Amino acid sequence: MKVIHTVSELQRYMADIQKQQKAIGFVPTMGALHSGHLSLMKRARQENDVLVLSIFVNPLQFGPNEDYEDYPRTLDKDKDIARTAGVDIIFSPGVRDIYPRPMRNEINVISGTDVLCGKSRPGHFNGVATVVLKLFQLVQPDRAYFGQKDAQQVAVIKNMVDDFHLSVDIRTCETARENDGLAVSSRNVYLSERERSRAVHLYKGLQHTLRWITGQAFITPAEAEQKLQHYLQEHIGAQMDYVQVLSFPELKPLHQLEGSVIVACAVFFEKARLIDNVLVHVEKGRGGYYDVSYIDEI
Ligand SMILES: Nc1ncnc2c1ncn2[C@@H]1O[C@H](COP(=O)(O)OP(=O)(O)OP(=O)(O)O)[C@@H](O)[C@H]1O
Ligand SMILES: CC(C)(CO)[C@@H](O)C(=O)[O-]
Ligand code: BAL
Repeated sequence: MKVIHTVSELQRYMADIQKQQKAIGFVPTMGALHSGHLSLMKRARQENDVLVLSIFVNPLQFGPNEDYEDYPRTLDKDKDIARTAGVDIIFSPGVRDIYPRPMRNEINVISGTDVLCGKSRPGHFNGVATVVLKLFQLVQPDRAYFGQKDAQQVAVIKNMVDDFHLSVDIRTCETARENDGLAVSSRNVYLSERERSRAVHLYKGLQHTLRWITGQAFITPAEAEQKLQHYLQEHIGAQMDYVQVLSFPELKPLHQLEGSVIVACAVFFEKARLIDNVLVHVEKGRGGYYDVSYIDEI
């Protein structure tokens, strides 16, 4: 496994690989690797000849009052995990390598940022899209792998790939969860014991929502949101960021439950903001009830 820290070295190294016409799989991350990242790497390993992993905590996607400075950085441990996953190249640049000067151009994400994390983290997806475009240019992957946990990010990246005719295939992997259902996240380390035991209700709440959708005739998206909000407030008791039921991947409000639907929530704990979602296909059943099936790949 090769560990590369500079843009120029990566460019030299990738030029050689590109000449060999090998299929390149790419997993972009911010490090502090866990089983969620591992599932992305495993799939990318199976589907490509060469596996590139990037580890870069991108300042451009953090707001002024967010956790950029405190974001966990565990490069030595990450290298061990990457090695076991069969990574060929780790690209772990410094901020000055990626941004040697203030950017003169940035991607401005126009669609789908007025909801969910786009609404609560203004500018976040401009930062994500800008760094992902840079990384795609450097790595020139055939396939790039993202997690469903960050479903809005997947929608934003797919739109960018479409809009700019980028020749990379975006593949999404289902959310890896702890045994009790909590979505694995680098930020989980910042939960206190009490918060950790309550955090499980994010996923439990999402599952209850699916039951409410199948069990309550004529339930509206707004009613489903209200019930989930109430459940989370009662069981977690932390400050809520959002609870939303939207169409996916358009991320538009729904008047009635039908088609591909995302049920998503975000909660502020003391030191970490956690997100989770479920993606389902909803169909009208009999007597005003709905049938729901999980969507495997988005
Ligand atoms: N539990 C998970 N299951 C599947 N993919 C995941 C999971 N957690 C993160 N990923 C994916 O890994 C990639 C890198 O994510 P990132 O490094 O930000 O990790 P993270 O755990 O999501 O961090 P944080 O939750 O603190 O933002 C993204 O595509 C993300 O969606
Ligand atoms: C895609 C990404 C690596 C861009 O910084 C980040 O947003 C993440 O880890 O999901
Ligand atoms: N996984 C999303 C990256 C972020 O929270 O900034």
